Amino acid sequence: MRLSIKAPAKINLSLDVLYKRPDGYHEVKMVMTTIDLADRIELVALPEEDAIRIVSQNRFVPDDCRNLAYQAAKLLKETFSIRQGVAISITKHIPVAAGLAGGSSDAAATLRGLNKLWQLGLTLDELAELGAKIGSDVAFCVYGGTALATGRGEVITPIASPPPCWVVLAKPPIGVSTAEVYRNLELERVSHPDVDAMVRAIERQDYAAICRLVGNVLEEVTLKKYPEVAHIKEQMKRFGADAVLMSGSGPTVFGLIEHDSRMQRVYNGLRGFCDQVFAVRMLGERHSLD
Ligand SMILES: C[C@@](CO)(OP(=O)(O)O)[C@H](O)COP(=O)(O)OP(=O)(O)OC[C@H]1O[C@@H](n2ccc(N)nc2=O)[C@H](O)[C@@H]1O
Ligand SMILES: Nc1ncnc2c1ncn2[C@@H]1O[C@H](COP(=O)(O)OP(=O)(O)O)[C@@H](O)[C@H]1O
Repeated sequence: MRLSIKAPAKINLSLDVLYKRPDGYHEVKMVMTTIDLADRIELVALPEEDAIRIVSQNRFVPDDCRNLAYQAAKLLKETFSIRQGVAISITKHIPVAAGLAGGSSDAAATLRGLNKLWQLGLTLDELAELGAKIGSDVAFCVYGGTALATGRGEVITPIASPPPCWVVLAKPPIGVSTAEVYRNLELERVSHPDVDAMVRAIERQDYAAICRLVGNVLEEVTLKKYPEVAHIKEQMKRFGADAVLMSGSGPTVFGLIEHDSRMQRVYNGLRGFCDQVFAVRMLGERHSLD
């Protein structure tokens, strides 16, 4: 049996860090939404072989136990004593180590897919709880859609989808370590975005307010280390994006744009100096991801 599952990227429209917790993680409060930039995960049952095989053509993606999709399969196998194997083929479209949760989304898609392939009958809530053991962003990726994420990112409250608009993404040719960005965050110095106001703006479909309220406390850390991220932000603003922000720990920058012609101008302008540029829609609500 064979299954193909879509694994979409996320962006953080608002990202606040409240404090460092005794367990070493940071307490966060953020608004996340899935976008139509996705990896494709193909699962093939290996009934005769008790192994997890990862196939990926991307040289930045590990093909062993370091792969988050591998860890998802292993977790399900061990938790439910599954005695058969699976081949997981990952076609990457989401840039790696980019602040877009590509690896987390691959893990979440693997959880959703294996739930079907192995007929486990788990709910999304149960899959999300398992996913949180793999990484903080995996729970959100299990559901997709738009949500307020709290705790270390694994406590998910669904909210309305933002009004439709374009999302133009540009990733400079650097990879960022999430752990390092959190480590270098100086909480007493940052200005905090108003996450509750962002949730309210989304609930009342107020595009202008959403654009005004975007904010990310991690931006300062990454911008300081990589001036090219600040440069992309400036250019995106200059070409006419309605709002511009770094996603997650970066380095990807996204712009929100309402009108098609403006989107084209921003996209073409960025392509002039940046290799990885995408223009996509938000996916909005929780939906059938497969
Ligand atoms: C910053 C965010 C925003 O959505 O996304 P990315 O930039 O990774 O996409 C997330 O908080 C990233 O979540 P995720 O990438 O799943 O992180 P994890 O694997 O759980 O943790 C990696 C490391 O980041 C730090 N970490 C992560 C989450 C958190 N709430 N506090 C932390 O301090 C810890 O040092 C941890 O060891
Ligand atoms: N399936 C996967 N896809 C991408 N990266 C993965 C995957 N599994 C493990 N990784 C590792 O996780 C790290 C972070 O990747 P990714 O999830 O793309 O970034 P981010 O956390 O910034 O959103 C990468 O450096 C990579 O080595």
